[in-house]
Amino acid sequence: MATHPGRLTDRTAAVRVRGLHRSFSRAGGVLNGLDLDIAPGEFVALIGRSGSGKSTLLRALAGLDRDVAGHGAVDVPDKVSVVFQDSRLLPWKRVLDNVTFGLRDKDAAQRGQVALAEVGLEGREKAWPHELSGGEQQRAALARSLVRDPELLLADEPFGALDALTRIRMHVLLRKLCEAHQPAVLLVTHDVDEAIVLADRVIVLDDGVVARDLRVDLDRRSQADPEFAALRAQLLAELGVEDDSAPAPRHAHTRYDRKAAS
Ligand SMILES: Nc1ncnc2c1ncn2[C@@H]1O[C@H](COP(=O)(O)OP(=O)(O)OP(=O)(O)O)[C@@H](O)[C@H]1O
Repeated sequence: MATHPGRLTDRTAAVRVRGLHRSFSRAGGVLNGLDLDIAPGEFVALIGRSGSGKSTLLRALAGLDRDVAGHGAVDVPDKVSVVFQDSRLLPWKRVLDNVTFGLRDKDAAQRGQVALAEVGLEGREKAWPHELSGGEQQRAALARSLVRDPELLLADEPFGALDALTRIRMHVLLRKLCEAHQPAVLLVTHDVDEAIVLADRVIVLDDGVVARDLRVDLDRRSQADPEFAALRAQLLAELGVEDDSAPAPRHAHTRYDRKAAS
């Protein structure tokens, strides 16, 4: 695991961040004493204006930012997987070899096959990454994460480059995978609806701290549901955007339902 100075040792939390600071210039901090807890198995979506520090926080949790050392306490589990907007598959390795890359155990190939089947890529083990669609590549990236059985899954706009229909399919898949594997999840997204559809909690980042922390307590994850619309309006207001979508958006007939994912 990456260096995480001032580590806390509370195992009842999957993520525990205290007083995290990060700046890249003298002009001011990107993260300004941020505190955050994520419980084991909890799905948290992180939204915020462009440049508010979402990726900076995610990189700090992923251990990808070595210079964050000494700027607060960050405690994450040992097994952390990261998914980005692009799949980052190695183009010179077949899909299964990408999924199992770096795994040394004897049954890695078998576990990789199971993971690929779980994400709907059964039979594509021998394909090259360029032979997969964008959505399929993200499925393979998810399989690569899941095969490592992460306690924490960090996802930075993982569906940002996908078309609307593929996105919806990926939402259903991700919920299903999370219910089966129960990792804690931190999902960075620009899409308020995606946050409400997927998360147990939505966190709004502003001025380098958690400005809002809202539990998503909806029976139905349907965009047509008035409670969904009210939460969307509240979150958009937090982001400084007026929600004039009172008439339901065109894709409002799409029903996101946790049960549908299982
Ligand atoms: N390595 C770096 N060097 C210098 N500045 C950086 C670096 N990484 C991030 N920043 C700056 O920190 C700020 C926050 O960036 P970050 O990528 O975390 O924002 P974000 O909320 O993820 O933005 P977006 O929604 O646009 O992806 C930005 O002003 C960015 O320019």
